[in-house]
Amino acid sequence: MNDKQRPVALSVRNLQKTIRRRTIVKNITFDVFAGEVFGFLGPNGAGKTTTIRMIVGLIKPTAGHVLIGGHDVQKDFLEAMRCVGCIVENPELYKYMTGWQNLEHFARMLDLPDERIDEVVRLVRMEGRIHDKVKTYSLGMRQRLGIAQALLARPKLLILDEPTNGLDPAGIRELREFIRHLAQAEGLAVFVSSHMLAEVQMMCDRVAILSNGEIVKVATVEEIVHTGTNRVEWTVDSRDLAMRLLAEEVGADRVEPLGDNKLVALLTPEQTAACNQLLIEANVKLYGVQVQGQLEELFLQITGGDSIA
Ligand SMILES: Nc1ncnc2c1ncn2[C@@H]1O[C@H](COP(=O)(O)OP(=O)(O)OP(=O)(O)O)[C@@H](O)[C@H]1O
Repeated sequence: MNDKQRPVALSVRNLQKTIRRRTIVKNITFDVFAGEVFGFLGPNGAGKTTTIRMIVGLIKPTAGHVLIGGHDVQKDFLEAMRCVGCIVENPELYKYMTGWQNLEHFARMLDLPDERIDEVVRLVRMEGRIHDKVKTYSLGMRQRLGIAQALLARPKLLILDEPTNGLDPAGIRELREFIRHLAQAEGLAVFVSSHMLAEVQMMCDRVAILSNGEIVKVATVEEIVHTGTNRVEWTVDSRDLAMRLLAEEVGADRVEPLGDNKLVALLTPEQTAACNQLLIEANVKLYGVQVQGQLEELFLQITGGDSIA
């Protein structure tokens, strides 16, 4: 299905926020479609939380519009909020109650039956622990219970602000798989903010990169990872020999030395394969090869890294 046929769960149009004469979010525009995980990537202070706060109506935009499920957050607040589940920072939970009792509390407020609680418990795969007290849960389980709570009212859009903060690697992996599953199985649009590129690459279908309140790129992760040139870095035993071989293959202007035993080049995937083969055939010992996609390259530039070395 192309983008024009997919329902738009969230539409952000020319959104702007100025606080005390400083423009924190500058004229940003993007759409998030049903069934996709959309990453909102930017270094600390880029304006991610401020944008999320405008999306869910916690603060008023200076200019622009947000539509959730087709409803304008400013003009049609209640209808818009009916379509969204959101977790900003840590989920609010009652620690001395069980997971189930927490969900029951919110289900009663929303006038939802127990069957819906069962459904969300299954969705977040917490059947085994749902009758234990929340204080016995790991941070990852608390996150999932928070998501279960956000899912109770069947939102079209789930917003998660830095959901993996504080989780250990196993918890991050679990959350990532589970978020992907939610988007695919439930057709939910998931909007995830993060300052970690690797996380966004693994979890998301598309990504918007925010820098100083501006969107510098919106693209599919696939597009960014698999097309164009990559930055390739080799660690070898004989740098000068490797330099000479690669310069002959792709041109001297594409290859640079990096320290005593490293070299770096900007190459297409095909060129990378050819260069690897060349080095192996010449018996150059390859201690390591690192390939960084354009997204990484761009993100490094935004966060202060150099473009090539
Ligand atoms: N109420 C406010 N008054 C003044 N400045 C603010 C206010 N809220 C945010 N800012 C500033 O706006 C910028 C963006 O903040 P924001 O919290 O949106 O960034 P972020 O991308 O979410 O970063 P982080 O990941 O660190 O939370 C920061 O420089 C912050 O200091």
